Amino acid sequence: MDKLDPKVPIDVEEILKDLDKYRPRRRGWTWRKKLPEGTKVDRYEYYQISEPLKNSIPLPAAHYFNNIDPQPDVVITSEIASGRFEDDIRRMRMAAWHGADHIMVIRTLGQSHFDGLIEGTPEGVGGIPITRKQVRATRKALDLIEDEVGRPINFHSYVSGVAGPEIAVLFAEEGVNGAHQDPQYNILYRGVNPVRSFVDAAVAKKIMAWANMLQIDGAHNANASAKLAWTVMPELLVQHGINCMFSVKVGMPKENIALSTVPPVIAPLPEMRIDLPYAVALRELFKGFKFRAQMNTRYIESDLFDATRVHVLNAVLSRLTSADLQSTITPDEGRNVPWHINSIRGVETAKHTLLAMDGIKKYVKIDQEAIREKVRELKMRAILMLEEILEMGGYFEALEAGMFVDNGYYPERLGDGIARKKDGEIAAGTVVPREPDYMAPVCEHFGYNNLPDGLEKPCDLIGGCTFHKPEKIQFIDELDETDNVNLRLQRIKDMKARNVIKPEVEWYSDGWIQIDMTFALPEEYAEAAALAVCEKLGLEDPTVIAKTVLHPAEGTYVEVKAKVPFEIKIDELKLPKKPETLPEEEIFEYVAKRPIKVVAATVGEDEHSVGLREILDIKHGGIEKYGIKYVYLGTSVPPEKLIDAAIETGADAILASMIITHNDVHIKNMRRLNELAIEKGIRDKVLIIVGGTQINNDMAVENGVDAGFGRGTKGIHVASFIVKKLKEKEGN
Ligand SMILES: Cc1ncc(COP(=O)(O)O)c(/C=N/CCC[C@H](N)C(=O)O)c1O
Repeated sequence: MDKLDPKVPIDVEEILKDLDKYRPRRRGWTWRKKLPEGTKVDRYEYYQISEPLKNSIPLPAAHYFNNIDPQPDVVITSEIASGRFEDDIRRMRMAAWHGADHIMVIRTLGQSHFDGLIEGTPEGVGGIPITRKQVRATRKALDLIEDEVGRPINFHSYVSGVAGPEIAVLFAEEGVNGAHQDPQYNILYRGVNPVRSFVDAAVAKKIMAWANMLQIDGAHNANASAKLAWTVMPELLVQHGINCMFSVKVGMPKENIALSTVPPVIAPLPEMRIDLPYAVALRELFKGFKFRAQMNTRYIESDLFDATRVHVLNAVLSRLTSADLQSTITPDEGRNVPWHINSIRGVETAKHTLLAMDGIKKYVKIDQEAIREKVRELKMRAILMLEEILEMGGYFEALEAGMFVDNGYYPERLGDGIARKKDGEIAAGTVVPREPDYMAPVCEHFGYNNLPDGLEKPCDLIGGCTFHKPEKIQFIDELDETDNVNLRLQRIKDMKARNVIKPEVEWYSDGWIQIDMTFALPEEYAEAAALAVCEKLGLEDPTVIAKTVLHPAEGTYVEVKAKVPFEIKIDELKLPKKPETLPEEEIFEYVAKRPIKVVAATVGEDEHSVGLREILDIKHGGIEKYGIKYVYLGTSVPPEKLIDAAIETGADAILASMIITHNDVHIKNMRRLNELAIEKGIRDKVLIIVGGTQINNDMAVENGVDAGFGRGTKGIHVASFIVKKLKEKEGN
């Protein structure tokens, strides 16, 4: 398979073929190609966009604007963590079509504690076990996906843990484009020995620099680990400083060093007034580095709407300051189950907000005077903290004293920091001092290396290393017959052979659905009632995943996930009939010979007229375009008036728009129109056509009218129907 067909699901088995021969098409990070300020898309000016995609799915409202899908200048990340790379690949394709060009794959739980590489394609928990085969298959799939959308996609994962350097080599060999690398993460959150962590980081960073990989640091973890995230603001600046300077000293270019910046707080605190000075201070201190903005995950709840608001505000903050990457932690991070839909919602939120704020700095400026004091205070606290670390004897000593992730707002100290022993923790004592005459015939090796003179590169001594002779890479296929992608794909093949499907949230046909219910009950009863509804529906494993108290006594909204115990037979599905359309020429000719007149209105107490106007007016391709004349009676027109107008004008058809469906008022209006037409003796002379976002043809015909048109209907659909019916009446 050399290219994807947008109408065909990606074939993972094809991806897995000849994986041992696959070579990455490039090495290193790719930024978006920015377009000049003032670039027009359709008739609209943009100041912060990049080149458009070949294939994509625009934002929901794009259809009002000729379906434009401008791409922000900022890289947008989709973070994926299902544990099955074969399903991750499908989600990567979905995310790419919505505008993600940075795919960040979380690793299986605690892969940092694996002291070596793992092979094959075992299933992971909360992420995939990063193995050569899974990395290679994913990069190969991303080659196809980037060709399909027409923009390079960066593949990203994590270089950390006791096998950090080995992972870095694997990533460099396999064309991984970006990775998190921060020794402080190893030490503080994975309990790896501090000396080992920094030595490993030096080795890994040198390799990443050679591979031109983008590095993201781990400062966000302090934000996520502190009791009150705002108290670690000074420390975050210090942590960024330590990792940035260490990376520069190892040889990493500044443009490849991205600071992982997360806003410290969230409403109900006055979020932006606290987050903005921090964001400004960070960007002033680290000018020349890159910024990866990530929404706050410390306070993320299972409420998807709250998480989305947090995400929007984070992207607003990015636009008010600057960001080179906008991460889209999925709104369901608070549920720790990133589902397809929520990964995509995250990408849409980032794209929507970045576009909505395009060029905002032309009108909105940060009042540097007003913010100056707060920015200065944050910098001072960080500098004082760094000075105290030096006074304590340096980083390792400060670490032992528990200086980091202390919940006191520095210089305040609560003494509850994460302390790590310089000579203790995991892998303590495993750093072997290099002999003075040390020589290793490997390239991109950190530290001194007594190589003989005149070598073009170290690996010439051994006829090439895997960086320069990729054919030397040992590709191991599968090691575990009971836990691999082939077994998982077999289940999918069986279902496809039987042409059956189940709903899914993260894995192919995993059976999970989400249903939302509201009860006029207090929350504990509402939860129990929601589970009882699932039981009665015969659903399996019902679990409440979120709830919102609407009022302690009046009501509670509950979201439940549950599994369906049955499969759907695809062959038995009744597809809604697509409205047939006649060739435009046929409509023009017929109307020219046989003039057609209609009366149109939004009936009942309905004020929505936009949809009906699109069906009528020539400029939206409405029926007027074909020469059909219409009398528009306006909105909230009683059915009686519509029937009378049809009689007065001798109309051939009545077009009644019905958007409001509350209490089935649309059904009542359909029946009323039919009854009135019969009472007035015109039912056989006039077509009654209804339309609206909740209307479908079956429902309309059942309720006595001739046709019903739903969402997405165009003038040609209605014009075709009228001409077809009139021709039938005239017997031809
Ligand atoms: C600096 C660093 N190194 C390694 C790992 C992963 O390490 P293990 O494979 O879990 O042992 C992490 C993880 N960060 C949390 C998720 C990503 C977050 N949502 C983000 O987008 O930044 C890390 O921050």
